[in-house]
Amino acid sequence: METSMGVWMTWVVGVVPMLVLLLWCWNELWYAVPLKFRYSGTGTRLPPGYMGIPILGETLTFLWYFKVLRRPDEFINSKRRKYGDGVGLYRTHLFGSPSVIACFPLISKIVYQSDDTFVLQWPAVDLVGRTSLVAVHGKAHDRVRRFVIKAINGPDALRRIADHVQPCIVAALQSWEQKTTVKISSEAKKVTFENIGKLFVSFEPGPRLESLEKLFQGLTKGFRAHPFNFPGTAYHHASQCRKKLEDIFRIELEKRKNRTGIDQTMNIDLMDGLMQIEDDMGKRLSDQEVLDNIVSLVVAGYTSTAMASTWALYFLAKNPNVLEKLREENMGICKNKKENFITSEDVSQLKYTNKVVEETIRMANIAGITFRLVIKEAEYKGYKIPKDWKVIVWNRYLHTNPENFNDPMCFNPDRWNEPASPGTYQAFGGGSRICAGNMLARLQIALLLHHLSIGYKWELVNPDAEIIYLPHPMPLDGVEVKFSQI
Ligand code: HEM
Repeated sequence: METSMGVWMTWVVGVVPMLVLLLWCWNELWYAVPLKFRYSGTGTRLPPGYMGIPILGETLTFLWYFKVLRRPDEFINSKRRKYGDGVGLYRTHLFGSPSVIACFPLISKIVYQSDDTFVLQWPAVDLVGRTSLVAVHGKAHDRVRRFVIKAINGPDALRRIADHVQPCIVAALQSWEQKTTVKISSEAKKVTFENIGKLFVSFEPGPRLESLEKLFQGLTKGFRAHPFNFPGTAYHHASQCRKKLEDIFRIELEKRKNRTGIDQTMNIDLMDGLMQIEDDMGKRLSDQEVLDNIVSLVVAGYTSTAMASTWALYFLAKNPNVLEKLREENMGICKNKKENFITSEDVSQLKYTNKVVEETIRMANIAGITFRLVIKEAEYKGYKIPKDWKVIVWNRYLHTNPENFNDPMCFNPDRWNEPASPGTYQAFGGGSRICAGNMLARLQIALLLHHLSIGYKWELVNPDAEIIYLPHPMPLDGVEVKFSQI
């Protein structure tokens, strides 16, 4: 009896705590300790932090702040309290990799601008397409990017796009008015997708576009899933969606290749543009490159723009004084116009509207974190960033840190009277990978704000709806509003 009590006590007092301690320190022992030895005597060290338990790393802490407490910025604040401010770098283990978090402006800027050290690596690259802009590097990236920018983000493209998207926006707002309540997150997705369909492949609203939208929704879910490719998994479903999307776009592409005697300067959409691009040697993109890039541009531009539009309505409902100023400016521009639609040049005159757009994008934090793979060991102010680790640029914290933006949780478009300090505003990333559709996104939101403010009023059905932060920040009810004409 006494012996078995003794064994129990040994387990309870000795073995179990030892095992817990070992688990608690496992990643520190596995990843950090060997590097600490290597760096000792070099005057450099690993960034401060904690790398968590085996496999999960700090995932549970991350979920605690983002999902349970719903105070995401406390994740970084707690690190600052525990390990000090340092230079804005913390070691961790998140999303399956040993990583360094970069959450201060200067280091974030350096990460974005050092392509030779910190490389963009998309998860599930087969879903997005191995030859798409987001997946290629070096010269191949420069080549595709130059065209994509010209096709969707340059002044001529924006002029054309402004004409193309407004009928859809106006029709959508008229349809919202017919409903008792409108769930903006769903409706904004619908109108964004209709515009994408038109701009990218000249597909008109209807059953074909609706099935395309469903396929894209299935595909997007695959990016967040584990890459287990067997029936029943989200990744498998996403791969199936990808195949079907490719088939639809390939049929369209073949149809266009067989087109003869058509003036191809008329109504050029993104697919036409990508088919015609020639590099310095006069070489065109392959069919696969065209298809991959169409898919990846829809992936990059669809939910991001829809979410930003949804947040715009939310913030304006919460800030009637801002809506009033917005309305005044937009009514002003209508006085001198005979037509219903405005041009991209008009939009650039709408100074206050553009500030509302920027403030929406800052506060929405749609791309809250971005990732880079470290391909060369780096050093910053005495801290090492080890090779083969990831760097997580914590854009969200840049935007919500009161050291970067005064009273950061207050929706205040007037803060944009002055530009943000360097490195503090990274909503579109930075360096050579800065968002290729950033002007397109801004234009689409500004045009939506224009037509909303001149014709409609809306109020939140659930003004105190909780905000969820995963997979993206969004009020829990998807921003349900009562919507009517003014
Ligand atoms: C408010 C809306 C948007 C936000 C917040 C946003 C944000 C971002 C961010 C942060 C990146 C950089 C990712 C990284 O560095 O890892 C990025 C890249 C990209 N975005 Fe956007 N984006 C938006 C809309 C769009 C739209 C409308 C398009 C095009 C239709 C687009 C196309 C792209 C592409 C192609 C890239 C990759 C660029 C490259 O690798 O060279 N985005 N976006």
